[in-house]
Amino acid sequence: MNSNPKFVSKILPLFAAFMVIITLTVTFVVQNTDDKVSVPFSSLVKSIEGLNGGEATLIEKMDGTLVLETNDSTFVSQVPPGSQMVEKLVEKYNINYEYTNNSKYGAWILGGVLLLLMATAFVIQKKTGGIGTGNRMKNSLSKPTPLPSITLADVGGLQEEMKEEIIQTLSILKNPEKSSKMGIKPPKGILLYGPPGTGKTLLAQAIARELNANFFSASGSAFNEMFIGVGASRVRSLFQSARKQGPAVIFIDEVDALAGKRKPHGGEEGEKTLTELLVQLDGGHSNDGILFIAATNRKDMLDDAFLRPGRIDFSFNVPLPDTKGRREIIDIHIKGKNLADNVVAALDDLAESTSGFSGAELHSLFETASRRALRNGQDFISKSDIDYALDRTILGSTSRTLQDADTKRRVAIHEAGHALVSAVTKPGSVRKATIIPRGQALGYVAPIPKELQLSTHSDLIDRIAMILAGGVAERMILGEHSIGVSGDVQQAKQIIEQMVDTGLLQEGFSLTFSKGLKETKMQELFDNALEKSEMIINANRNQFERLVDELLKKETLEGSEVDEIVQDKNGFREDQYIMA
Ligand SMILES: Nc1ncnc2c1ncn2[C@@H]1O[C@H](COP(=O)(O)OP(=O)(O)OP(=O)(O)O)[C@@H](O)[C@H]1O
Ligand SMILES: [Zn+2]
Repeated sequence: MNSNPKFVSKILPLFAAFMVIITLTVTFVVQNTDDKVSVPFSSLVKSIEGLNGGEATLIEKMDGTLVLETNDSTFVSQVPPGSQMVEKLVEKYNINYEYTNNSKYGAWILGGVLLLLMATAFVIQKKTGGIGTGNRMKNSLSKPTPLPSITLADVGGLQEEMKEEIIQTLSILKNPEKSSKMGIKPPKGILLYGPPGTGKTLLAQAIARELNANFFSASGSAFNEMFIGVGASRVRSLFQSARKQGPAVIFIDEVDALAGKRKPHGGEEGEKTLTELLVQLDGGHSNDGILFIAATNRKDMLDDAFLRPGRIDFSFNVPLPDTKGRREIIDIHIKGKNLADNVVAALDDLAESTSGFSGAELHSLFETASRRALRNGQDFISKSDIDYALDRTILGSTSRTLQDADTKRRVAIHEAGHALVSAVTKPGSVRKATIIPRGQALGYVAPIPKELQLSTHSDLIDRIAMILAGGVAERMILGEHSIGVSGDVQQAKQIIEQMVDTGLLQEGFSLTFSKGLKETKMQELFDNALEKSEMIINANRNQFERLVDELLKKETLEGSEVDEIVQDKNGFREDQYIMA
């Protein structure tokens, strides 16, 4: 009967704390019973980007909780401290936005609860190596992400060859029995690489749709964990879930964060995670019905072991769109939008003047224009909305890619030089000329791959003239050439050196004793080639200028188009045409 005061004073606070925790846990669990999925912020961003203009509401709470409600799911995440992303996302993707500070005390209580929970989670995590966040992450990885209803037709600007390859790949994957009878192994892994916002995620979603597959998506950075083994176990659970819910596409964006080159003294954890990925990809698991798609902006950073066939069977470059590509993407994003007549009439011009824009930037261009029209109470997008949106997009473009007109012209002159000399000396030798940047190169002229036995002296001079023609053209038209030609010069020197070495040997000289002679000969060949380059450009000035104009306009020219321009007799100046 007599309660022990000492006992009560000890047990009461404990009991109170216990009750509080129970209550909080109940609230927490209840809040989580519907289809809410906790996701890392980067995945939430992806979901918003993947909405494709679909309805969604983003609710930001005072405590930094973000709730994204789409037609078919609810995602919950946390705003990274100090991030300005929410504002940008709302602006860019035009989604409904609400800010709630809960109730007056609610936020405080919730804040306290969260702190408590986080502290508990932290302790548990410290003790056990990561149950806390591990589980949360595992849950989000073990469920497929809802797919927007898109098809390949919603991805604009794909190069023909690539589209064909993808369609072929899809048909193999759709008919695995038939393919295997014909001895064709279905691909296991595909890599999509290229600059940000070019539609890699979109393409992966479209592929998953075409295959009627569940879409498991994660960002490579979601596997980076301080705690040993957590990243690896996430990889394992991702693949296990996908195998259980096949057919499935596993999409990992920013895969360089997960499958980057292994460093000699790299972190143990990152290495474990990558090893697990390699094991899951081809370590004796049956991945039938599973297609792995990885995306990156930095293919050069990827580990060679990851890129091996059997893991990655195809790599597709997804470059920035050229003029024709931008026109297609514009058509995709104006669907369902009301445009003023003069906007419709100027869509070709818009495609031309948005050089360097990615698909994502074109998308945001029309979203910004729509929003402005809406704010002004119009039910159509006017020319001035587009102009406003253009300014906004160009200003807001974080990236490099929006080239200024001068650079673009310089690149066009450079590539026109290569293309002209190539097509004049060897008609039909150009496969493609483009001023769309790829990797480190600002543009390039791709020769038709041929087992060219570059044996004769004049063949070699032609080849060197073609290599030097970019710089020669720049110097002739612009007065000086850019530092961009050093790669060309390097390449030319290599060929010349080989020529001279074999030549000297044939003439019976010893290479070690004829250093001076070698240098003189090399200089001579170099000068010959330069001269030839210059002569060809001079003699075909009209064709050269047309190549420059067309490159500026279309950005990519097929080999046949180059040949057509170069062989066009209207641009042929007979008086000056001398071919050495
Ligand atoms: N080729 C395209 N055709 C049509 N729309 C595109 C294209 N590329 C991008 N978009 C638009 O931009 C949005 C973002 O593109 P997406 O996320 O697929 O790019 P990404 O290449 O995966 O970019 P990141 O490398 O930044 O992840 C898409 O949802 C779509 O609205
Ligand atoms: Zn060049």
